Amino acid sequence: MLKILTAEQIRALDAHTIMNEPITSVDLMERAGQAFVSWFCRHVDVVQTVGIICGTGNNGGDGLVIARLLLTYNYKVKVWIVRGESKESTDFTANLNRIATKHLVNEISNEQELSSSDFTDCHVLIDALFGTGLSRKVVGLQEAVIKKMNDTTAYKIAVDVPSGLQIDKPSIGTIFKADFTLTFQLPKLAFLLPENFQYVGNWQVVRIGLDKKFIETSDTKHFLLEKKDVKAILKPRNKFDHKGNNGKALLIAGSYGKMGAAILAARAAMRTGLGLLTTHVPSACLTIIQNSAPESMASVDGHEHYFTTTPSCEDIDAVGVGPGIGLHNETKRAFEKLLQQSKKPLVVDADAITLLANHPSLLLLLPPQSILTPHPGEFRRLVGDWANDFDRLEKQKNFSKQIGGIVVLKGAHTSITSPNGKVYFNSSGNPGMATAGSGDVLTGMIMSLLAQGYKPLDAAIVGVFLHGWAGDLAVRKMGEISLIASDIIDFIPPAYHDLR
Ligand SMILES: NC(=O)C1=CN([C@@H]2O[C@H](COP(=O)(O)OP(=O)(O)OC[C@H]3O[C@@H](n4cnc5c(N)ncnc54)[C@H](OP(=O)(O)O)[C@@H]3O)[C@@H](O)[C@H]2O)[C@H](O)CC1
Ligand SMILES: [K+]
Repeated sequence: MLKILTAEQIRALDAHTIMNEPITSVDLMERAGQAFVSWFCRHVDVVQTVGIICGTGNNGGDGLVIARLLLTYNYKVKVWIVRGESKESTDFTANLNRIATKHLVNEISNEQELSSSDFTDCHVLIDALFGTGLSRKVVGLQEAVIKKMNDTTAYKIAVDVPSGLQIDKPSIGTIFKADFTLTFQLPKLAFLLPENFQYVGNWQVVRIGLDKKFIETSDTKHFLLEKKDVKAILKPRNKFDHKGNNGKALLIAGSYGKMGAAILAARAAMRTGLGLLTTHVPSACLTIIQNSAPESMASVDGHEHYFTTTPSCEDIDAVGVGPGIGLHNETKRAFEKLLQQSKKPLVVDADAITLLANHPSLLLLLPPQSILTPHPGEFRRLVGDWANDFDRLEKQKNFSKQIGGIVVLKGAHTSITSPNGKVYFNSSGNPGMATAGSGDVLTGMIMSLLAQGYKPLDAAIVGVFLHGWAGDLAVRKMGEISLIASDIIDFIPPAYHDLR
């Protein structure tokens, strides 16, 4: 998994690499520029006119390296250098001197020069104004430049960080709105928070050979999951396995008129490799579940329409509860009884999360290491509102610690918090998965993995990544608009195959 470091740690990593490789800082800048340009050449046609807006720090220095290299690849390049109070960094100056054709370099030192600068003939605009050195709100001339860049119709690319965005805390003021951000060596925390998508756009990490050892020994609580991490956790099947070896789960889901959630969760659980499943449903829904999820046995509730009687958890390896169960008083009481009698971690989703939010005393009954899978609306019901996504992340970490369990906060880059304060961000998935039932599928998958013997945190990590990966395979066939939750289930097998 990729570590997510703070701006300060990244600066220390830079310095350590320069000392220990060793490599001069200007050569490291050259390497960063080369990494950017090799990506750029694969994605942007040479007929495009490229505008590069440079600050006078090392982010600006990167911009000058990029300009010089693009010229060698016959791009039409225009450079603007924006001068503020800060003096030029050494490596910026070195690269300014290396730009042979000075004519392409324009200076913007005041509003007048800014208003006479025309960015509109640039098909692509590269933001090299500020990077990880941003230390305060952008104001004055630099703010006006960012606004002008945002006003163009150019395809906007940020070097390392969109200018004006703080990478490890909430940002204030004007921020460059990139369509794409190419960031060096490691992902940045701000990129993983939904509120910053409008500034970061899609993003990709390009490696620039920073010191691996230093990264390994750097302490962080934030990680970005990669495919290889999930592959390492997956358990192989034993040829002598029988269904008893692959876990027994109890799913409590569905109510009259909302049985789809139960069916999706049940089918997803089986597709994820569960040995035996019992789905507990209201009596009037028995036929529905037996017809739609024939691999599942059924347990029938005493009520015909919703969950009121708690089935035994004896001899059950994992319980999943919540999708479509409703919020009736008798359901709340049955859920409370389930919490009281469960000794093992539960997977709690949807209406069961809302019941926890409506009756906080139930939180004390949650078995340790239980896994909650709220979407942001359900999470807000649990912990109240938040000022920004950094605040939301802190609330998520604190809530995990409070309940001694795992919180899977769903969305783009789903975040998984563990009671020890660590956060794992997902890297699979796509916007097509924001569709009814997608969460029910995830609940079934995580419950299935828990029953198969994965530790709760591993069950959450594998479930979230596999769910997203199946969705990524599905979206190639079905498209983002037409993708439905059942497609995610259908693509679990090829997703598993890719993870072998
Ligand atoms: N390891 C790597 O990732 C490498 C990254 N590189 C590039 O270096 C930048 C970081 O460069 P740095 O010089 O530290 O800072 P910036 O270029 O981001 O900012 C330039 C200076 O601007 C000043 N500043 C900060 N905030 C503001 C503001 N709001 N308004 C005006 N000016 C501001 C600040 O100087 P002060 O003296 O004024 O504080 C900044 O120093 C990184 O993003 C990469 O692009 C290396 O090229 C290679 C390795
Ligand atoms: K930038």
